[in-house]
Amino acid sequence: MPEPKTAAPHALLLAGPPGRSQIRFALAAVLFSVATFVIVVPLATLPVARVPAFIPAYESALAICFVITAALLFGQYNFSQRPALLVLASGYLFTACIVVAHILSFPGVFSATGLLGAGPQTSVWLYVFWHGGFPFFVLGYALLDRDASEPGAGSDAASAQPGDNTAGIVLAATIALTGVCGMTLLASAGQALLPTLLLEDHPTPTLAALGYAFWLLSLLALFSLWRRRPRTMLDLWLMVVLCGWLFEVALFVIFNTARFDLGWYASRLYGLLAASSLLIVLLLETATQNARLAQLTHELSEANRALEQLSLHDALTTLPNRRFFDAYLAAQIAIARRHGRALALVMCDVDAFKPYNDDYGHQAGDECLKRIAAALQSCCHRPADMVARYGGEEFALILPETTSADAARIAEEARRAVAELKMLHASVPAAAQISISAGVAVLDGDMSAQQLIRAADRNLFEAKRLGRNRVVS
Ligand SMILES: Nc1nc2c(ncn2[C@@H]2O[C@H](COP(=O)(O)OP(=O)(O)OP(=O)(O)O)[C@@H](O)[C@H]2O)c(=O)[nH]1
Repeated sequence: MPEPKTAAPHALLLAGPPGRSQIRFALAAVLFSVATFVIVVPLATLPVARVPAFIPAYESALAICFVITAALLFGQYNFSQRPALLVLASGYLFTACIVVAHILSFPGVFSATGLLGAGPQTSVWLYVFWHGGFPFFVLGYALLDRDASEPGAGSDAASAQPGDNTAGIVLAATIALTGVCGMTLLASAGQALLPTLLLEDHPTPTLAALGYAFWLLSLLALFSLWRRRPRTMLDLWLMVVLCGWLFEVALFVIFNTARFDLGWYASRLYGLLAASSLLIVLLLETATQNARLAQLTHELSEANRALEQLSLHDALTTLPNRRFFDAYLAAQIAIARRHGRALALVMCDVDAFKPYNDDYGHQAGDECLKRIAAALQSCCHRPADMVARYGGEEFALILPETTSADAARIAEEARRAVAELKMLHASVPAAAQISISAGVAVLDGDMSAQQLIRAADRNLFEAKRLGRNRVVS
C-alpha cells in the first residue's frame, strides 16, 4: 500500500511545535509592536478627539474575537480533555463577557453615565478586572499543562479521544460568567467600597499601582509560557497575545494620563492585536488542517482502490483472479437464471507448459503467460465478457448471454489467438509452438457454479485427451 504523501493533521489545533515561518510571523508581530510602542510612548499624552462611538465599535470587535476563540478552545477541550485548555477557554469567555459589561457601563455610550447602574468608576474597574483576570487564566493554562507532548497530554493524534465533556464546559463557563456578574456588581453597586481609579478622566496612583501589578502578572504569565518545553504553536501565539497585553496595559495605565489621548487610543490597538492574533492563527490552522484532511481522504480512497485492485487481480497477468472470477460467475449465474438467459463458460489450459518452463526457464514461462492473457483478453468483445486467471496456467472465460455454439466459436478464436503468438515450444512435437486446449459448457437447469466449472473442465480434459490444441464443447 502506498505511503500517504500528506502529513497527518494533529488531532488538536496548534498542538504541534511551531515551524520556522510561524516563529518568524510571531517575531514580526512582536517587533512591530515594539517599534510602534517606541514611536507612540513620547506622544502618549497628546490629546485626540473624543469619539465615544469608538468604544462600542472597538469593544464589539474584541468581544466577538474573544467569544469565537473561547468556542474554539472549548471545542479543543471537549476533544482532548486537557484541563489547561478548559482554563484558557474560560479565560477567553470571561474576557468576552467583561468586555460586554465594559461597553454597557462606559459613560456616554448608551447613556451619559453608562448602563448597569454604572458610576464614574465602574467602567475603569471593569477594565482593571478584565486586564487583571486574563493573565491569571493564561498562567493557569501554562502551569496546568507543563508538558503538552507527554503521552495522554493530548498533542498526539493517537492519544486524543473525542468525548462528551459538556458538564465540565458548562461548569467552567458558569464560573466565568458568575465571576463577571460578581465583578460587574462590585464595580457598579459596590463601587463605594472600591478605591477611586480615575479623577476627571485622569488615572490616580491606585490605578497606576494596579497597572504595574497586572503588567508584572502578564510578564509572569509570559515567562511561564516561555519556559514550557516542548513549546507548542498555541504557547507561541499566547506569548504574542501577552506581548500585546503588556503594551496595552503599559500605554493605558503607565504612560498615558487621560482617556481619549493618543496613548489611550494606541493601547486599544494593542488590545486588538491581543484579542485577534490567536483567533486568526486558530482559523488559519483550521483551514490548513481541513485542506490536509481532504488531501488525506483523497490519498486514502486512492490507496483503497489500489488495494481492491490488488485483492481482485492477478499480479502477473493483471487479469481478474480466482476470487473475482468466483464472485462474477455467481453473479452472472443469478442474472442468467432470473432473466432466463444463456451463460457460457470456457476453461482454457496451456498445453505442455511444464516442459516449456523446464526448457526456457520460469521467467520465460511468466512472460508466456502474460502474452496468452493478453491474447485471451482480445477475444472478450462484450463489456460483460470476462477472462480470468483461474490458477497456474489455467484461464477461464465467462460469456454472459452466449449460447454453446457462440461460446465454441469464441473459444476457437481464443485458441487461434494464442497460436498466432507463434511462441516457440520445441518440446511440442507437431507445431513446436505454444497452444491452448479449451472446454466449453453452458448453464443448464439448476446447475451450480461448481457444476458448470466441472462440466467445462470435463470438456477441457477431453480436449487434452484428444491431443491438445483444440476446443471441445
Ligand atoms: N512460469 C510459470 N509457470 C507456472 C505458473 N503457474 C503454473 N505454472 C507451471 O505450469 C505447469 C503446469 O504443468 P502441468 O499441470 O503438468 O501441465 P502441462 O505441463 O501444461 O501439461 P498439460 O496441461 O497436460 O498440457 C507447472 O510446471 C507449473 O509450475 C506461473 O505463474 N508461471
